[in-house]
Amino acid sequence: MSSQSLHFFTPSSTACPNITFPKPSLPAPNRRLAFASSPRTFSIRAVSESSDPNPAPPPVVVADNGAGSRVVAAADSSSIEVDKVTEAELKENGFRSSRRTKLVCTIGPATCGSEQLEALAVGGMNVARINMCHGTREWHKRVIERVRRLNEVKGYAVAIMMDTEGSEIHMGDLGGAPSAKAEDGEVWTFSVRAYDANRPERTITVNYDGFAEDVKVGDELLVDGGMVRFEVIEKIGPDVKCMCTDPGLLLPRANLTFWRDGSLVRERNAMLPTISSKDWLDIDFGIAESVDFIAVSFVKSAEVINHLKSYIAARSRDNDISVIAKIESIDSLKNLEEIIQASDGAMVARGDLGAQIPLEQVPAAQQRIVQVCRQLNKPVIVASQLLESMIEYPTPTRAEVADVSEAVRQRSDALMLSGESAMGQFPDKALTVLRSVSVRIEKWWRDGKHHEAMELPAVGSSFSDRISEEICTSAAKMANNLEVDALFVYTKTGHMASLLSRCRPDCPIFAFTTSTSVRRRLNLQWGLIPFRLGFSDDMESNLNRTFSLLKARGMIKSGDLVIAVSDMLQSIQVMNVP
Ligand SMILES: Nc1ncnc2c1ncn2[C@@H]1O[C@H](COP(=O)(O)OP(=O)(O)OP(=O)(O)O)[C@@H](O)[C@H]1O
Ligand SMILES: CC(=O)C(=O)O
Ligand SMILES: [K+]
Ligand SMILES: [Mg+2]
Repeated sequence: MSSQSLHFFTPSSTACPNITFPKPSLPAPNRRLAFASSPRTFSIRAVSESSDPNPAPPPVVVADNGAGSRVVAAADSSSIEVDKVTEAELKENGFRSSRRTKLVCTIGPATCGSEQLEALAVGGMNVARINMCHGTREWHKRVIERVRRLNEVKGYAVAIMMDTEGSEIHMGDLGGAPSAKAEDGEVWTFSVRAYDANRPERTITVNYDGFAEDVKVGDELLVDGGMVRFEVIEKIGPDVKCMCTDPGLLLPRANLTFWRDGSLVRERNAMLPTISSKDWLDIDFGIAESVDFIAVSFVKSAEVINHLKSYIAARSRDNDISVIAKIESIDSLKNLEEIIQASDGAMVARGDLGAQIPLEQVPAAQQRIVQVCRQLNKPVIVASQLLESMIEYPTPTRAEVADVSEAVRQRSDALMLSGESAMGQFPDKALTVLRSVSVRIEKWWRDGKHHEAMELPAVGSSFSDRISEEICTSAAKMANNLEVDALFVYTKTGHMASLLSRCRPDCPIFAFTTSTSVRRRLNLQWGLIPFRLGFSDDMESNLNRTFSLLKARGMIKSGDLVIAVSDMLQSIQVMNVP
């Protein structure tokens, strides 16, 4: 690919025989611009690649845009099946109003049933997250099976994310109790002993064997970053007596940090492995179940990510599990760039992050993480307490809506529900809030022409990758300037789709890929509507077939203006749907 040059050409065949001008609402200057170079299509392509001598079989289209939308279509367009939600959404709202920000839901007791999972899928869940801190592998296996069955039978493309427990210090369960109240002045015992049934009153188990050794009398013990506070008053063998200084509710497996002279004590903590022996077994489980993403808790360095990625490469059949680094510790902030560079994406895990750095620093950390991910072209999820009050109440607080808006305004790829969907009383309502706030803020952004001046540095190392990047940057800019209806990208690995997504263009991106797992993983990325489609290197026939398949379902119509790019031919084409 080293001798590629860019040039313009006009396709010889009639890719778009019935060109109509773009929507009448477009201003005249744009109309002229769109067709100044060619009466029909305007193409830019790199020339060194040959066409596929063996054209692919007729395409099969399967789509999911996340709002419960789906298409299952075969080459024979009369047999195309389209979900009513997609059909209705595209017909009623048009491309512009489709949601760009992706939604991740943590699955727990409130949402693990098939009907509840389907309600989330219809409500826009793009990724289901299972948290290995809680529940048994059998429990998680059943959830995965249910999601997969929904995908298969009903045509959704919900991806699965497995989140490791990690080995930070946390409390054990509360002997089956859902919570326990700690009152001011009460003395509680934190112990590394294992209890069976006869646990004394006001006794909490701790998962870290070195706990009693590491803490000192006078240390402050924070539960979940300060939801409850204790002071260490006495150490007796494996038991640590602590007095409650700030009362509150203790929840099972809550995170514990201890502070000395105003600083977090983490020397010993830092010795704990990021991936514990239990985590490795969970990872084996995730690989066996072919989850789409593994999110690694308490990442400290790029090394552990590289280690996990080579482990997955050696074990996983198709090597197609993406590794997401959870940024939730001081070390992960220190090594942020290298960690994100090594990962396939990142999560701003504000729950634990807020227990490790002062709360007032969390918003700036979030902004930095989102920005670094965007620059390095990695998807980023903003997580934890987005709608915390909705665990109990059917409407969010104004402050929560402002927080969700800010994450959307920062143009993060995805938002995540934790307790709201895992064990809250209103999981569907919480998802609806995320969906409607996302759509509203995205519209405000487009209407206000807020195209940001963010510098997007080159990320590709090879010349061919650099060409793909330039093509995507140009195509996204053209799409905004020409106010096209949609970008189409034909991509085998998903890379070119992610490059387009990184530009955050005004129109939705229809991403066509041949692989089901690539399609599911594209679900996490901003603005992508992933389709599975068998296609060839012959872009004109790909386009014609795609047009007729999508038109048959009313997902596009004659006259829609489309820009298409492809990673096989490294081309840009601008055309009206015939
Ligand atoms: N599989 C599950 N079984 C039971 N309860 C669950 C499950 N998953 C989540 N929960 C409940 O939902 C709450 C929020 O979930 P979340 O995934 O945010 O966990 P977390 O304990 O805060 O840990 P993390 O820092 O890993 O996110 C949990 O504290 C737990 O009470
Ligand atoms: C999601 C997560 O792990 C956290 O916020 O801590
Ligand atoms: K976790
Ligand atoms: Mg966490």
